[in-house]
Amino acid sequence: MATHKLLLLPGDGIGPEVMAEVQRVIDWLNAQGIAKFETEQGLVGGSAYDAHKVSISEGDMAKATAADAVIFGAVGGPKWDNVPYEVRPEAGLLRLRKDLGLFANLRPAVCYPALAEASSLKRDVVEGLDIMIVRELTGGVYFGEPKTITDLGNGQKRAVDTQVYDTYEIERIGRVAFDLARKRRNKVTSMEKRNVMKSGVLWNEVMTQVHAREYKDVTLEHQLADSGGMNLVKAPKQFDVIVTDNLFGDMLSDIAAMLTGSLGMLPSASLGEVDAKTKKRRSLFEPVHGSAPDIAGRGLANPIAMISSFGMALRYSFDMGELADKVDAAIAAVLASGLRTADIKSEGTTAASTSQMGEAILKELQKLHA
Ligand SMILES: NC(=O)C1=CN([C@@H]2O[C@H](COP(=O)(O)OP(=O)(O)OC[C@H]3O[C@@H](n4cnc5c(N)ncnc54)[C@H](O)[C@@H]3O)[C@@H](O)[C@H]2O)C=CC1
Ligand SMILES: CC(C)CC(=O)C(=O)O
Ligand SMILES: [Mg+2]
Repeated sequence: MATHKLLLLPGDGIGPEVMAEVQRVIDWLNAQGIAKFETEQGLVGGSAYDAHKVSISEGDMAKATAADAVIFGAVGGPKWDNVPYEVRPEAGLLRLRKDLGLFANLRPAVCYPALAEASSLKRDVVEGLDIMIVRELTGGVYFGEPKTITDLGNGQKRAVDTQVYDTYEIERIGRVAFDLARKRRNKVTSMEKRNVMKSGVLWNEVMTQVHAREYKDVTLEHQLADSGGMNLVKAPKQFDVIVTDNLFGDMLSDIAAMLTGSLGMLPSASLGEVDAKTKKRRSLFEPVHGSAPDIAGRGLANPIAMISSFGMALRYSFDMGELADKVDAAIAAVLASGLRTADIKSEGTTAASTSQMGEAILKELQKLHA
């Protein structure tokens, strides 16, 4: 059996709490001989800053580069509000994405049947929802230069962020979206703001060309990202795959999280190019949520987004689709049994802790595997 090297980066806030529940699953898979994961731990974000005054050390970057996959918790928090911008916790995550070339961020938003009542939207709007947001992750305004704050000398400052996209970046994320759509319901909605942004004009043009050249069998539609956001809340089941840029993808996926009940439900996979020789690609798996400082350290965090992100690692990095299906089924079964963490519970019911939820999911997984 192949050994897979994982680098675990729990990070800050609830990151270590939810990572402990993935560790539980990994330990069981190893103990049963179902898989062979060799794990290393590293520091990222505020915890790396406290130890080394950087948001990720060169040593941990080297471990991330050498790993078959990185499993990432969350970074950030008020403790580091005043550290220099270059070494703020979030910079560690941005560096991992950029240096590992993780341009494709897959953020599935699935409304589990038992949670149709947990969404802030009406049951019939979200019941059966299964959409995939494909977010471009290494370009756009998060990385474009210049990125500055200049003192204008007249009591005013000027802040500049730059949105940059080249054709090849739009083509490759487009292909990821179209390929995924072919395995789903065969529809891609591309979202940009071509009405006000040059990058939106190019995004629209390139998506249209890639579609016409290579994916005529897939339905492509274009929506402006602002009214697209409205449609995501109004009638989300019209979407199959949504492909969009780094910033819009960040925002639209947090919105989509609430269709599923909570930000604590949404996993993600960040993937690089497939290497022509090895057929492997770099990858990082993380929940969509952040470090949730408002609930950190109290055992309140929902570990489902994190466990489900590990499920995506099984599917996208280790060719263990059947096992990933079982992880999803275990989560569905636990939710169907009525167990809820605080973020998804209904009034008058008692909330389970992070570890109670993690234990219950592992128990279901064990049953499904027996
Ligand atoms: N990938 C990452 O590491 C990310 C880091 N951040 C950072 O996290 C910090 C906090 O940011 P926020 O805007 O508050 O976003 P957040 O995602 O941390 O929290 C937003 C809200 O969702 C709740 N929430 C999030 N995850 C949850 C979970 N697993 N279970 C239950 N409730 C959950 C929180 O309690 C909070 O009320 C900031 O420093 C931010 O930069 C934000 C997003 C992503
Ligand atoms: C760098 C991250 C903190 C940005 C973010 O919110 C995300 O990727 O979801
Ligand atoms: Mg975000």
